[in-house]
Amino acid sequence: MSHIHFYKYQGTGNDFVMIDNRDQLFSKNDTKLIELLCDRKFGIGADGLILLENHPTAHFKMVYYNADGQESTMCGNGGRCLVRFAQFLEIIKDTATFEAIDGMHHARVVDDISISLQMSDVTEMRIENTYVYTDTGSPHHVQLTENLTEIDVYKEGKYLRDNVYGKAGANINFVQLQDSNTFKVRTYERGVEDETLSCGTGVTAVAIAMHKTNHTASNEVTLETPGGVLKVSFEACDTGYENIWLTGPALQVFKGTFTA
Ligand SMILES: N[C@@H](CCC[C@H](N)C(=O)O)C(=O)O
Repeated sequence: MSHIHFYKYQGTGNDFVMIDNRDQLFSKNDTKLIELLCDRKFGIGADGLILLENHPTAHFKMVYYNADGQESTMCGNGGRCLVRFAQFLEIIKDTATFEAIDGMHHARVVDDISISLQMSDVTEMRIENTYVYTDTGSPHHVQLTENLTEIDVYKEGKYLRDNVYGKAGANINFVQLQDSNTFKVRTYERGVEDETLSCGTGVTAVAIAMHKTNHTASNEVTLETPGGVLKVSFEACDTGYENIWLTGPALQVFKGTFTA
């Protein structure tokens, strides 16, 4: 029997089990264990699990798993929560540099509530008739709707995820324009296979897609998700978008020991 010390964090309702794995004791390839820890009935409950590990040059390394137990691509809200965890562990003070699966990230502790995270530059964008596809560290489908509250995000998100993106899948974001620089967003997340309350790489994709398709002229966009408000700022460049920052709340919720 093993005892796993864990911390629980949330960023606009996107929630994560955090484990300090600087001692490399966590069973990283145990998909079933990670899935169990994220299970909301039999485990702690979370949209994903994140390991904080040592890095030779940066403050730390981020290893991200979806709730299905599989290691996945970048998680923006998770990255912001991990910076808060690193601050709690006294690895960082006001600024951080860490490596994630999509490369190096810089981050700033704004205050006791908010963390700002620099996202990867966006170079890939496909504009179709009814949607935009882009990669903000994770793959995202962005589709405008006029009726966000009525939409069945689970049913329509799952359909698009399975039928447009095949086995690899993508995250599916439904978006409604609020004003010239504010959008409401609901996301079906790959690997959770359900709607989550917020998705950081998702709102980043929405902000950039809305700018690229002239639905906003602003370089700082407000995104209203079911779990809270996030801001994304960015600069357009020859290759796409750069200097992209995702800002919003990231908080510790509780800690404990899991017996497996
Ligand atoms: N919640 C995340 C995205 C996590 C990764 C995603 N589920 C995937 O597998 O692509 C975020 O805040 O960015």
